[in-house]
Amino acid sequence: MKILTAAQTREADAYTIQEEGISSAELMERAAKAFTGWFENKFQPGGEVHIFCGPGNNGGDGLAVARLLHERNYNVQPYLVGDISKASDDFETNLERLPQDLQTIHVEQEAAIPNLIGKGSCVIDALFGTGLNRPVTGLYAKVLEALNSSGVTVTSIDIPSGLYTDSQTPEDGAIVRAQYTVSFELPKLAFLLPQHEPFVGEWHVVSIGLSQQFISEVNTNYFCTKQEDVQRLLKLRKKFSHKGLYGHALLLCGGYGKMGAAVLAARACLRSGVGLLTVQVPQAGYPILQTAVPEAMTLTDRNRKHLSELPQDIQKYDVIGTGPGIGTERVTKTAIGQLLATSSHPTVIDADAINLIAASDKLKAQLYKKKLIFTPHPKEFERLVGKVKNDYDRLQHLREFCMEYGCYVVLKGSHTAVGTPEGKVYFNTTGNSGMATGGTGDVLTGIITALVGQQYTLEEACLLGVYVHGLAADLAFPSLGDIAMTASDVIDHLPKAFLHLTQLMP
Ligand SMILES: NC(=O)C1=CN([C@@H]2O[C@H](COP(=O)(O)OP(=O)(O)OC[C@H]3O[C@@H](n4cnc5c(N)ncnc54)[C@H](O)[C@@H]3O)[C@@H](O)[C@H]2O)[C@@H](O)CC1
Ligand SMILES: Nc1ncnc2c1ncn2[C@@H]1O[C@H](COP(=O)(O)OP(=O)(O)O)[C@@H](O)[C@H]1O
Ligand SMILES: [K+]
Repeated sequence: MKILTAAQTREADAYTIQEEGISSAELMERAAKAFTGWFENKFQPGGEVHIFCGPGNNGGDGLAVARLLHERNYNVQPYLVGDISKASDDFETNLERLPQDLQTIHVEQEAAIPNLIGKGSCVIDALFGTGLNRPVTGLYAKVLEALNSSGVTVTSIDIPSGLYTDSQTPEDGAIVRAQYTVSFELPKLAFLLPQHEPFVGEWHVVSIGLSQQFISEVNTNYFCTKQEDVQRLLKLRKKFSHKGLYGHALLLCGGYGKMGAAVLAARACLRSGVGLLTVQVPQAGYPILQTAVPEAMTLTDRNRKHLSELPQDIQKYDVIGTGPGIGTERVTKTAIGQLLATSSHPTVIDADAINLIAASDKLKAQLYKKKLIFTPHPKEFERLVGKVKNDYDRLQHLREFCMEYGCYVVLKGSHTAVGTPEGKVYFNTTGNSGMATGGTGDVLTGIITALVGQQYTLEEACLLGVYVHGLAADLAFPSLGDIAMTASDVIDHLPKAFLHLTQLMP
């Protein structure tokens, strides 16, 4: 699924209006109906619904929603905020369409801002949408601040007012803190960035029938991975297939005190369909691996505690995964250096392997034109690329790093972002806060390694791997919740996640 900029969204609106031969007011009506449908499912009629409308089409949506909710017996109070003498045409149209018994209140100065504290009412925020073109200050900012400090539940139409759709909001701009955001047709880039969690709250997308042709043709660097996207990628097994067809993976993982990381990566790799798995661990890990993961073959390093060498017959493997639990000893750095210098295998590089590379220009110089997938969390990513200023800056660094080295980067987080050598970014849409616990990243390394072994392209392996990893956690959530969830629980739910995807295939 594509993510459009504010400008592209305007073009999509205009294209749809022209293509379908409808008026912009009709498109607004669709948007208002879609929003109202969501709202009715969420909130029962009863309490007061205060709707704050700005002078543009977002405000027009608010007025149309006021009429529709009023018709459905909600106790609605619309406010017209600021100077509406230059309001948009569709705002005017919807103002005229309000029924006689629905009186608006005009908020033209600070004193007229209603006090909603302790009223238990709920608010619909329709002040500004994608047409915001400067930071929100003055009276509008006062309204947003009043809403933020009132404790009422705020639902934003399309985007929280004050928040820029696809670039950093200036610091002097006020932004509403919505509990819910109901957006039209496609999610906005801003929703996917952790820094905006306090403003966007729980976001939903409702369809308003924007032109699919426009959307399919428009150019963008940003995408959201949805179930249908990964289902297209999934390869089903053949009846006469055998383990030789599903790849032989090598995991170079684990170290003294961190052998669990190797166990987690290995188990996840096996649960993701790899044909054969060999794990090389330091000597101290041998009994642990052999006991905990009997399906995996185990090689031992000459070093007792740390990864220090590569297996002699490294050519026979189809894919290598390394990093989890390996530590940053000198001997390990040498081994990672050898790996980069000598191997042409597709390789998944996580955790301390990333840290070792980040700290060495010599290792970094070896990264060009290899088949590499990096899986950093934001701290590890900063070690690679330097300190970032904000989430947009992080995305820019992500794209530049991938383009410079021709590699994939799986930047982990609530909406994990997969960067590609072409400078595209795919945001994941599965996963939950139960995954915020040690070892879940090791699980992801195992999953992606297994998928590369099964001949998925690096891009497919990243997208499918990240999706299925989060899906497993989502399937674990109903019985386990997020507080008690562990990395092993995510592995235990991988079978259900793969089944879920294959059973729902067309
Ligand atoms: N164009 C269409 O056909 C549709 C638009 N829709 C709605 O329209 C919204 C976009 O509408 P608009 O493009 O009219 O834009 P907005 O309603 O977001 O706001 C634009 C208006 O606000 C003013 N403005 C912008 N930033 C300001 C600031 N910081 N302080 C004070 N005033 C400011 C502008 O001068 C303009 O008058 C979408 O978010 C969506 O809610 C939907 O109804 C779907 C269809
Ligand atoms: N709040 C969250 N919502 C969704 N996914 C999350 C959340 N927190 C963490 N994750 C996922 O969990 C994994 C954590 O990886 P990482 O930080 O490397 O952990 P570790 O190194 O302990 O294995 C990543 O895949 C990340 O996307
Ligand atoms: K809004």
